[in-house]
Amino acid sequence: MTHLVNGFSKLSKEEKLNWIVTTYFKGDTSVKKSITSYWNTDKALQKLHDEFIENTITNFYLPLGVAPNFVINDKVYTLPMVIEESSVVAAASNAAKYWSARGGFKATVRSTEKIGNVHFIYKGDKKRLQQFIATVHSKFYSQTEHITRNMKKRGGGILAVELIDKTDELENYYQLHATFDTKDSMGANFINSCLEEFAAVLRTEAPLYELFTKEEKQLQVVMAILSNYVPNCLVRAEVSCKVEDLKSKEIPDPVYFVEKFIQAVKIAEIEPYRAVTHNKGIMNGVDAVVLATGNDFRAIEAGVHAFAAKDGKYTSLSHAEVEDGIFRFWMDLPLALGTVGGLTSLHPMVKFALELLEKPTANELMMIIAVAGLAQNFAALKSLTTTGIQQGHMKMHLMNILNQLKATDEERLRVQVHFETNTLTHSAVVDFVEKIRS
Ligand SMILES: CC(C)(COP(=O)([O-])OP(=O)([O-])OC[C@H]1O[C@@H](n2cnc3c(N)ncnc32)[C@H](O)[C@@H]1OP(=O)([O-])[O-])[C@@H](O)C(=O)NCCC(=O)NCCSC(=O)C[C@@](C)(O)CC(=O)[O-]
Ligand SMILES: NC(=O)C1=CN([C@@H]2O[C@H](COP(=O)(O)OP(=O)(O)OC[C@H]3O[C@@H](n4cnc5c(N)ncnc54)[C@H](O)[C@@H]3O)[C@@H](O)[C@H]2O)C=CC1
Repeated sequence: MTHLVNGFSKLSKEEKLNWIVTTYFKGDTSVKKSITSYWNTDKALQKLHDEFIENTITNFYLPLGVAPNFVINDKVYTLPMVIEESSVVAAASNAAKYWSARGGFKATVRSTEKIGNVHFIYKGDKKRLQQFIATVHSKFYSQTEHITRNMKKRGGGILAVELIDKTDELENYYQLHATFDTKDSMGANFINSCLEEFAAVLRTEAPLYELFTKEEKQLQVVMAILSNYVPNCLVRAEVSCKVEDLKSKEIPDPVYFVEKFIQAVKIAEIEPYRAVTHNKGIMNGVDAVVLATGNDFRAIEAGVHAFAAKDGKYTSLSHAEVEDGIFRFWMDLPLALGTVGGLTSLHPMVKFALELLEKPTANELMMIIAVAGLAQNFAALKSLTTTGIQQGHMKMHLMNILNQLKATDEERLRVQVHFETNTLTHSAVVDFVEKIRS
């Protein structure tokens, strides 16, 4: 209980840090030194980062890597990737290079509809509720005019607002189900602002609606919020080539490779334990580019996994087939992304990432990110069904192990030579380093 604190948010950054160090680290000055060593020397830049969130005490670095050779719809991209896990960038680069020699990736945006709901409770006659909504329907548009004016000029705005009866599942529960086109923004704030106006229309108009009984006039808005489930904001990424063209140094027998690869995908289609890991591999690529471009990875993760379970059972996001000697590997992903708004014009590294991608529209970014996911999945499945995942992954992870062991340059060299011909595991590296040190 001694760690409870009142008014913490009002303290200065320095005071907050002092409180943390005194309360949790017995005043250890090295902790403060370590925390402040991550402050940027450019004060204005540091202030910008401090103000992204609340109660900021320092910065938390993640590496930004790049994966070149992504041919997407015949255009070559170098993808920015922010991730903490070794081998992800290498795997993306590997798959990109491999497919660049086989026609590259194709991607298409299938739909761009975003969704939001006003959730409300109404105790009364359903027909009268329908009549009420029909009567006030135009106000959903007129009262949001000040919010939607500019979005409409860009070709977006509110697409539809409809009443949904959910009383089968929850007593007296209804929704306004609204759909939006938010163009190049993710649209969360735009949608929420519109929804709160819709809620205000319900609150103001219901008590005035003459056909409602006294109880019906007490229609109660519970909440108004966008949905991160966007099954109609969908992008497809795919690769295909003749089976024999898959031949490479790791794939000496393409027919055998394809058979195993498709089996691996089919297992993920029917077995949720495998599907979750399979999709995690896809999200390695998706999240890394989502983070680098300043998008909301929680929203993406929640929406993608809901989509993977949309038919009542969690399943693989990707699919593979051979037809008439052509291997095809593809995936549909729901991605609500922005290339404007949020952090996109504020965070210097996000600006860099978007410029590296040559300032994509939100639709282009949907295609790029879906391809990053498919490439990652291809690389992982290629390893899993050929060498096994540990060979490549541990090769990349070796640096982390050597850093943990504070290995010298000479030790690093000896380790690298040794593990060119020996199986690489964490304990094998520790044993080998201990051996050369003793
Ligand atoms: C790791 C590799 C790429 C090695 O693959 P390799 O064949 O040993 O690579 P290479 O040394 O022959 O190089 C070929 C190309 O790979 C890339 N590459 C190669 N090394 C690097 C590097 N250091 N830095 C950057 N790029 C690299 C790069 O594109 C390079 O071309 P180059 O640049 O020389 O023209 C391969 O084994 C691989 O793709 N493995 C899969 C790794 C993976 O999927 N990691 C994700 C983490 S594991 C996980 O979380 C997901 C999982 C597996 O559980 C999902 C699932 O179960 O489905
Ligand atoms: N459940 C969720 O996912 C929630 C997410 N958020 C956060 O909201 C933020 C994203 O909201 P946004 O409304 O996208 O950002 P935002 O609030 O920065 O607004 C973007 C604005 O940019 C303007 N704009 C300029 N050019 C445009 C173009 N070409 N296309 C579209 N709009 C253009 C529009 O006025 C638009 O409303 C993210 O930071 C997200 O984390 C906030 C609430 C809930």
